[in-house]
Amino acid sequence: METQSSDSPVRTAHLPQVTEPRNPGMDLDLDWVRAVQANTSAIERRAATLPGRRSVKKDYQAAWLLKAITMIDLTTLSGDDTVGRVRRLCAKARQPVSPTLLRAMDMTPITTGAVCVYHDMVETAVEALEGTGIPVAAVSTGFPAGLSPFHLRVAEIEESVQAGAEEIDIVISRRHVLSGNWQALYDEMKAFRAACGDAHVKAILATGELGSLRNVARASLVCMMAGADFIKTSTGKESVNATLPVSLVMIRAIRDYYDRTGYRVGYKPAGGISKAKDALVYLALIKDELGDRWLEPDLFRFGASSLLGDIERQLEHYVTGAYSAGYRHSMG
Ligand SMILES: O=C[C@H](O)COP(=O)(O)O
Repeated sequence: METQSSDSPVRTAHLPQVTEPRNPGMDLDLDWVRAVQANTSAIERRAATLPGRRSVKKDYQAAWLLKAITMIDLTTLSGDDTVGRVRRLCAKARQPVSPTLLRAMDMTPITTGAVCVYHDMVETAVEALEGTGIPVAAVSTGFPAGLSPFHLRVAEIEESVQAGAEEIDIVISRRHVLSGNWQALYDEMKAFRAACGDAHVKAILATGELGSLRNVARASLVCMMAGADFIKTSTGKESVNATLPVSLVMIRAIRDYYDRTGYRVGYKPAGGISKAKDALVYLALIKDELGDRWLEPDLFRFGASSLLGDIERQLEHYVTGAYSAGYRHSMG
C-alpha cells in the first residue's frame, strides 16, 4: 500500500523544534514491572509485517528522509577516532545535505539531531559545533560494557557534562536485568540521571544482551520510572543491535508509561541502521504506534554512523535520477 500523508510535503520536512517537559520519573512500582509480559511470537509476527505495511514514494519519501536526517545522532564511536575525524563529522552534521540538493528540493538548511562521541571527543565536538545549536551527546558510564567501578561511571557523566555534552547516553548494567534485580537497576539509573543535571539522559539497554523481550519491556519501564529522558536499544557493539521486535516492545512500554504518567519519553534505535529504507520503516512504526508528536528530534533519534550516507544517495537519486557512489558520502 502506498501511503502519502498530506502533512508531509518536502518543504515542511524540518519543522520547528518543540520541547517536552522532562520525565521526572516516579517511585519504583514493582507490581507494574512484574505484571509486564511480552508475547514473543505475536511480537515477531507483527514485526515481520512492518517493512511491507507502508511505502512512501517520490516527494513524500524525500520529505520523510529529510525529516529522518534531523533525527540522526550522527555517531562515531571507534577506538581510532581522531580530532580530525570528529571535526569532519561535525561539519557533516552542520550541513548533512549539499546546498545544491536542498535548492533543488526548495528546502532551507537542516542539521542532524546531534553528534554522538566518546567522552574524550566531547570538547572537540562542542568546539566544532559552536553556534549551531546542535547538541553533543556523550556515551559515558564505561561504554559499551558499563562494567567500570560505579563511582567512575558517575564521574564520567559529570566530566562529560562539564565538557559541554548536553545529552548523555548511559549504559545500564545488564546483570541487574538478567538477575531480575529491578531495585538495583532503578537505583543505578536514578544516580545516572542525577549526575546528568540538566543534560538529557538516554538509557542504553543493550537489548541484544537482555535475554528476552519480557526483560526488554521490564528494563524499559524501570529506566523510565527512574527518570530516563530516552530509552535506546543498543550500543552498536552488541552482536544483535536495533531490531523491529525490540522496537515494538520498547515503543509500547513508552506508550504505557505515557498513558499512566502523562510524560513522553523518547526512543532511540541504534546500531546497524544504515539504509534509508530501514529508516522509513522505523518512522512509519513510530507514527503508527506513538503518533506524530514522537516524530520530532526531542522524542526520536536514530543512533547511526552510516545511515546519513545512504539517505544522501537516495535524495541525490530523487533530484538527479542517478545514484552516486557510496564513497562520495563518507562521514568522517
Ligand atoms: O549509538 C550509535 C551506534 O553506535 C551506531 O551504530 P552503527 O555504527 O551500527 O550505525
